[in-house]
Amino acid sequence: MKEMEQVTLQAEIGSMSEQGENFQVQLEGSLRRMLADNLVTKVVQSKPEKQPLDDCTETIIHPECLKMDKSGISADDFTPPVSGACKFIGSLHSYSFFSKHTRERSSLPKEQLERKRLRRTMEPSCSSNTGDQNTTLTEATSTSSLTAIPQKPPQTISASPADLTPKPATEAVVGQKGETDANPMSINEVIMSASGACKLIDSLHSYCFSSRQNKSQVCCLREQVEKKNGELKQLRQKISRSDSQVRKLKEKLNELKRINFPFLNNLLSQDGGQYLLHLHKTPQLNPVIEPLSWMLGTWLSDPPGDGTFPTMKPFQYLEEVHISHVGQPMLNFSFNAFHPDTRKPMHRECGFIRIKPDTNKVAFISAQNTGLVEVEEGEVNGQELSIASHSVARISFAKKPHVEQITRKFRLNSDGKLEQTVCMGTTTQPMTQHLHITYKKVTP
Ligand code: HEM
Repeated sequence: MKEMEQVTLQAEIGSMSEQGENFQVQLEGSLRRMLADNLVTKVVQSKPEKQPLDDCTETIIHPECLKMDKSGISADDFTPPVSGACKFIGSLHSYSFFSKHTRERSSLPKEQLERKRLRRTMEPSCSSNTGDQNTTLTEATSTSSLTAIPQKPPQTISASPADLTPKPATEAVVGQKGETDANPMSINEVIMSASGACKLIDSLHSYCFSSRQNKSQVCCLREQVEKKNGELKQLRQKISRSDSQVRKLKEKLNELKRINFPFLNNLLSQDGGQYLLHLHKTPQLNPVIEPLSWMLGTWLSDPPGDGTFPTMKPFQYLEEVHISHVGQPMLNFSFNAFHPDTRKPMHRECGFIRIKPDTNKVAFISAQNTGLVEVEEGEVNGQELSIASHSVARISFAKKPHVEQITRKFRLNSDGKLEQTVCMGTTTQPMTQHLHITYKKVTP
């Protein structure tokens, strides 16, 4: 009977070894791929939240899950992407034993199955369903001649790291050689085969490990971003504090200007302190220049002026005009032209307009940035001033052709706009219109 039993067992062992090998080959292929896919998808997911370690150990506590990696990640660092993978891996353990058990049960006689059941209780299980395994194992060891020492699977999270360090399967299974029975190698083969599958399954947790490393990098980057955000926030606060300080200083400066330097504002203004002496009292218009009072004010071209001359392409320009007085019997003026697109300053001139007292005779004295100085004289009639060049002079290196004659006409139109028309004759061209422009008044 014993011999028959041994023969049957050997046949069984052979079949189990074969199945174990096949199982390993299958795992190498499809399961690794599935697991890798699973992990990649999960690792890519952002915002990991902490999950209890139980997720990882629901089926079995895997030593790899509890070891510290190089970057200091502990078992506590398991997160949903990893724990899902661990679950999956754990479920493979139950498959490796349970399904094999089911398949064999249907093909073996009852008596053999009974013996197998007894033997299986002492097999090194790597599934979590090992609640009373130790008890069963003790019983089996005392009643059976098969005495291989199974690897003791870690049971709880509180297990010490030493307990949880994975042992090589062979070492764990073959363990104490002296306790094997008449056919120790065969039984070891079975155990090694099954343990090999378990080991292979456990080795899949290396994916968990690498995903943990990825997670560690993500955490590290997130920490850096949070740190930078904190710095940015501090900088913003500093800037806003500086802004408010600048505002306060400006207010103080204005206050000081008002109290101690009543003329400072005007000195710093665009007019360059033109009205400096008249801050305290508004100058009275000198009655002599009353006939020209319609010219007073600041004027802006509206629309842009038109420039023409036979020698040049027609052009447009903007112009700002200031005509003022300081109580003297004359007007002060400045004409400042700008390019309509670039706003670059172009032609500029400034000077005075005088009236011969008790007459309508007007003298127009102008200095231009082109190096031209001219005096035009004429008459004011109502709200129209017509003048013509009386004398023209220029700098020695003035651009040619030189202007020889100039005429101007100013008029206040019925719509309140000021209009100016300039004609000139040069050394090459007879008297021709050069400029025409209308201005609207922007200040009194
Ligand atoms: C009464 C005042 C002005 C006089 C006497 C004057 C005189 C001249 C003269 C002699 C020329 C050369 C013409 C030629 O090459 O044949 C010239 C050209 C020109 N002027 Fe005037 N001009 C006056 C006002 C202005 C104003 C207000 C502008 C406005 C931007 C202007 C824009 C130009 C331009 C763009 C040219 C052609 C390019 C150049 O030669 O610089 N001029 N002007």
